[in-house]
Amino acid sequence: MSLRGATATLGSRPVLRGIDLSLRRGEVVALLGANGSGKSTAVRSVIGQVPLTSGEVTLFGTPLRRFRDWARVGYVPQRTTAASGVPATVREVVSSGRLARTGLLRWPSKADRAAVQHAIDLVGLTDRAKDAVGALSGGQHQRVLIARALAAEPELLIMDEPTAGVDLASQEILAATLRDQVAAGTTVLLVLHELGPLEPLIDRAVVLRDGCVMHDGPPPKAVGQHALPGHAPELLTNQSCHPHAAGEPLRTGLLT
Ligand SMILES: Nc1ncnc2c1ncn2[C@@H]1O[C@H](COP(=O)(O)OP(=O)(O)OP(=O)(O)O)[C@@H](O)[C@H]1O
Repeated sequence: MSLRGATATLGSRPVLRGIDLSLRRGEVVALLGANGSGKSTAVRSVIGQVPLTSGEVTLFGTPLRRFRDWARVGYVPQRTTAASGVPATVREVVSSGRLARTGLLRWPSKADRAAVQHAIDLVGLTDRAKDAVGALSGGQHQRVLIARALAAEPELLIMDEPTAGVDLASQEILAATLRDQVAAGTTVLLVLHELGPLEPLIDRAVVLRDGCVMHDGPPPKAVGQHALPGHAPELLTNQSCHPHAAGEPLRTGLLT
C-alpha cells in the first residue's frame, strides 16, 4: 500500500500535511508519534474513512477510488472507537469479518466456518466463542476485533493501537498471532504508542509529528519508555515539521 503526499483537514485543522508512507509486501511497519500527531487519521485515510484533500492512496497497485477487493485488507480500529455493549457473541462478531469474502447473499461455506474458527483459536478465545462480547475484558475484546480482521484472511493487516490498554497476557497472545501472520507473508501496518512486545516483529518505523513524517527507517531503540517517539520531545526539537517532498531526504531527528 502507499500514501503519497497525503493531506487531510478535520474541522478546520490540517491533520495530515503531505505524508508519504509505503509498505512493501510482507513488511511490518510501525506508525509512531505523540497523541494527535495524525496516526489514526493516516490509517483511516488508507481505508477510505477519512477523505484526503490532496494526495493519493494506492492499495495493491490500485488507486483507492477504484479499489473493491476489501477482503484483502483487515482493519482493527482503535478499541475506544469500536462499538461496545454489542449484544453479539464472539463467533458472530468474528463471522462478520468474513463477510468481505462471502458477501451477504450466500450461506457461509465449510471453508468460511473453518476460517472463523481458526481466527478465534488464534487469539485464544476458543472457549469464549459463544459468550457475548460485552462480557469480555478489554484485552479479550481487542482479541475479538483482531480475530474479526483475520477471519477474511487478509493480505494487508492494519491495526490501530492494538496493545493500548490491553493486559500483558493479551499482548503476548497478540504478539504470537502477529508472528504467525507475518510468517505467512501478511503485510502489517501497526499504529503504536510504544513498541513493547511487538518490537521484534517490526521491520521499519515511521514517526509522525504534527501531521508530517519525521522519521522513516529502523525502529528507534527503546531505552525504557522515554526513548520512544512521543516520549522524547527533546530528540525532535531541532526538526521543523514540514511536508516531506518526494525525493527529499528524510530528516529523522531520532537516529541521526
Ligand atoms: N473528526 C475530527 N474532527 C476534528 N478533529 C479531529 C477529528 N478526528 C481527529 N481530530 C484531530 O486530529 C488530530 C489527529 O488525530 P489522530 O487521531 O489522527 O491522532 P493520533 O496520532 O492517532 O493520536 P492518538 O494517539 O491520540 O490516537 C488530533 O488533534 C485530533 O484532535
